Amino acid sequence: MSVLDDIITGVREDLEARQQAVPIELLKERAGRAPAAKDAYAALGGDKVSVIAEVKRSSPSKGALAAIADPAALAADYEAGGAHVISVLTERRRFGGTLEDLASVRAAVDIPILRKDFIVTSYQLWEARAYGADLALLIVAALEQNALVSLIERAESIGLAPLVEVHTEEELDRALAAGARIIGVNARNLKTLEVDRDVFAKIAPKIPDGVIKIAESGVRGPHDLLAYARAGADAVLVGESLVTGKDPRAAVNDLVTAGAHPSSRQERQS
Ligand SMILES: O=P(O)(O)OC[C@@H](O)[C@@H](O)c1c[nH]c2ccccc12
Repeated sequence: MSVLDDIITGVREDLEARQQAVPIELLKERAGRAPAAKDAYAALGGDKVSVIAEVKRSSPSKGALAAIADPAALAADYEAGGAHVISVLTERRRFGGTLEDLASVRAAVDIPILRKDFIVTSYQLWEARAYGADLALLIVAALEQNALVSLIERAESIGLAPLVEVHTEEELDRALAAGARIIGVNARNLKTLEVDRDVFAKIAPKIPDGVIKIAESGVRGPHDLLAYARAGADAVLVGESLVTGKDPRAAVNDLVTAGAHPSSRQERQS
């Protein structure tokens, strides 16, 4: 069993328990009362390289990264540092996240929020919206093509922008065929957990203009952001280096500043 299969098995078990406890009608009601979804396309598609800063307690590859007693305070720091979007990991077993983290971050920031989880059913999309997310991650490697297509459609129909994650060219083809308009290229292979920062540069040229390109994982600082920018990234998604550093607000600001620098824009391919 790959790491990804193993994670999804746990996700499905937790999901079943929540589905028993909370009927989908309740989520839909709560989604109806949630603040209107914020414009993720505007936040990510500007002429600067946008920064998505992640609230991440642990990971399957590294184990515990940071305690993060107050995810709302961390997210507020990210926003004060100039982050364009906040990513909140809500997967419990391997990443130490919860939907309550999402709700408390929602109450603390005004910028768009991504629900980062292993989404396999539309119930989780309703949860995302009910707890205040504006974007939802959909991982191509975790989904059959028909499920991917219907989750993209459902997300859009309830006001969530789907961020569709790929790691190979074949997955990119599936994402595009499914109608993805925001594509994240994860440098980490979720089946082996290995990171290869060159994957973005190989895949990005095959993503059509007009589709937002996000480089995910492995960003240690401005140097990596600039390399991804030169390879065509519209945004970077950063977790570990922010949560393990001393000053997350300053670290985000360094990235945002690098992403706003004219040289990062001039060298970009699209
Ligand atoms: O901590 P990093 O290397 O900066 O990576 C952040 C983010 O890209 C990573 O958490 C991630 C990307 N895709 C995922 C899918 C599920 C869980 C986590 C992820």
